[in-house]
Amino acid sequence: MRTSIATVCISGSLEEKMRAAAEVGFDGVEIFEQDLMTSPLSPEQVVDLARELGITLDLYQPFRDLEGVSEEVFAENLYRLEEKFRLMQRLDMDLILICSNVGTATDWNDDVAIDQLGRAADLGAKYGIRLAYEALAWGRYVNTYEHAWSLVEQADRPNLGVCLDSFHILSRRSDPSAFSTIPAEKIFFLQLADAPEMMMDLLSWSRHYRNFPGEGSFDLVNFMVELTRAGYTGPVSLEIFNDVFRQTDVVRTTRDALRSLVWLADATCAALPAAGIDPQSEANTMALEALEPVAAPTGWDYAEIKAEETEEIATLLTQLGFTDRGMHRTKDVRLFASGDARIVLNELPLGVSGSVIAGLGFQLPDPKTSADRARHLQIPPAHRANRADEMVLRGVLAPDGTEVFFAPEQNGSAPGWLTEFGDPEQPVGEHELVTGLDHVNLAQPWQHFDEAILFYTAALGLGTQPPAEVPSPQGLVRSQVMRTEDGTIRLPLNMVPQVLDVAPTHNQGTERVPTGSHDQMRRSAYPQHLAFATDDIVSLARNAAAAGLRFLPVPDNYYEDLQARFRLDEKFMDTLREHHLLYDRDDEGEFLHFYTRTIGTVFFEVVERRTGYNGYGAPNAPVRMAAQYAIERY
Ligand SMILES: O=C(O)c1ccc(O)c(O)c1
Ligand SMILES: [Mg+2]
Repeated sequence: MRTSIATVCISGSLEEKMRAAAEVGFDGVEIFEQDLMTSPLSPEQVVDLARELGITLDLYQPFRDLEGVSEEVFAENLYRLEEKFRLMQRLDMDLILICSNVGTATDWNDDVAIDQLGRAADLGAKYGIRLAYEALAWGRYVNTYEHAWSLVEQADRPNLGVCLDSFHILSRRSDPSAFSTIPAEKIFFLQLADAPEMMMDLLSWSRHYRNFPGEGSFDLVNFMVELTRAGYTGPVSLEIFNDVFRQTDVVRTTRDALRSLVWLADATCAALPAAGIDPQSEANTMALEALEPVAAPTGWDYAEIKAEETEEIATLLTQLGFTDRGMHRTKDVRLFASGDARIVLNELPLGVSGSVIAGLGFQLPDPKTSADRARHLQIPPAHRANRADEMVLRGVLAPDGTEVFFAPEQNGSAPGWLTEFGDPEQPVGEHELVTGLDHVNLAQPWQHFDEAILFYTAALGLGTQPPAEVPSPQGLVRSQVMRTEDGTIRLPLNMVPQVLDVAPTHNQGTERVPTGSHDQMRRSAYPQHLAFATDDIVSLARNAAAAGLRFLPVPDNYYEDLQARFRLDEKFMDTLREHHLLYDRDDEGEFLHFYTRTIGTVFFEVVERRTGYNGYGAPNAPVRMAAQYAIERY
């Protein structure tokens, strides 16, 4: 696969963008006109830089409002175009993107546009330049790829073809299956973008909300399958207009960009056989490469909490019925367990206060392959110190700095590393009503939210649920659940504007030094939580209360509303009130849950799913956030 990225996608100067593209491993770039116009580099210096970096200059863009105009206007357009051809010669480039007319064409006639596109191509031919015509989704007359192709076909010039841009095609719900009606050699260029589902005008959607493949909701795998069927052989290029990506670190975002293409190529390879295409054959015309196949996680291995004061967390876990399984035999960490929930408590280094969900272990059928795959996706590794006789886990840093470890699956039995803690023969505690981890909720820095979606999709094979918005006293929180199909792993991500930037950093030494990112995460004071599963929440709450647990209080107004919505009987309502339980119901079943107070930035939830309830009590999330806010303030 030959990869390319439009300079408009990322932040910085033209030179910084080109250097980032090369550093990360892109083969080429699209030069966005504005980036060149604002650059101090001469066109010749840009060519020299590209040579030095070993990248190609694949497409010059965009040229606007060329076709379908009066002869008078067209003469002006040709003058403007010829100037660009001269510039492209200096840039040693041979492909220009022509966007369909959005403004200056007023009295449309296909024949006029065909004639003018043909004459523009003839002028290009004198300079050895090819023209790729792209239908903008909001083009005044030409806004579908079928229409663009029809004009190009009728103009019938060897140096005139089309550019297919997934945003324009999929935002209008056009059907990519007609790509194969276009001769392969006439598809001059491909631009890829994903985007979240949105109800807004096409232009605003396109200019601000595009994101990298795997981060939105377009079916880009099918798009790529259809392009392969059509025989496209050119570069796979990203053209993402995104307000966030244009202000984040250029190398980091460019790495995320390439990761999205590596993921998409792999996902497409997996889908090609069903379309009758052998990925190993010449029919894989873009030479898309498959990654190591990995299966989704089959369970939680552990969650690690780092805290300044582990004692407070330890008390909370004990009140929830966890058993203290003792210290690790060589490391200064302590294990608490109940059922399949295993919580490792670790101290934050001196001078750092608060607490944080620092690490998550995922059980996988083939952890080594998952780790190899993560490396190919350029996901930064997490390092931890190990003694020779200890279980070695490989891990990576999630975009928010959380350490994600790949652990072997256990099929329900206890992981081997448990024997590294305390007394392995220690009996199960009598109050262990928590059966396992139900879900983990991580607060995500707003500027890395999309990156996190792709990370959990590409590295762990999790899928996305439709996003939700939760009103909190401190702002609207965007929430997106990532999960395995069977619901074994559920990972709601909450985008919180208050969280500071937390770039993953590589730990250089052998000691597992907490990264600065955790410190920053803590300072953001945005809570995250572990939710524990139980089959008997009422008994668990009763035990916890007897052990002195301080529950998150629930306002009376909530219970009155609950009664109005669900007509629950008085006795049941009393039980809910008595134990500070929240309640929800869907077509599948019922959901009862409660929350603990927050320590540092970590709190716990206990949930009971009755008969297949599948959600997370979303209607109750605002109640929880308001209660936490009230406690924090007073
Ligand atoms: O938003 C635009 O104007 C624009 C320009 C060039 C493109 O290739 C494109 O897809 C959109
Ligand atoms: Mg485009």
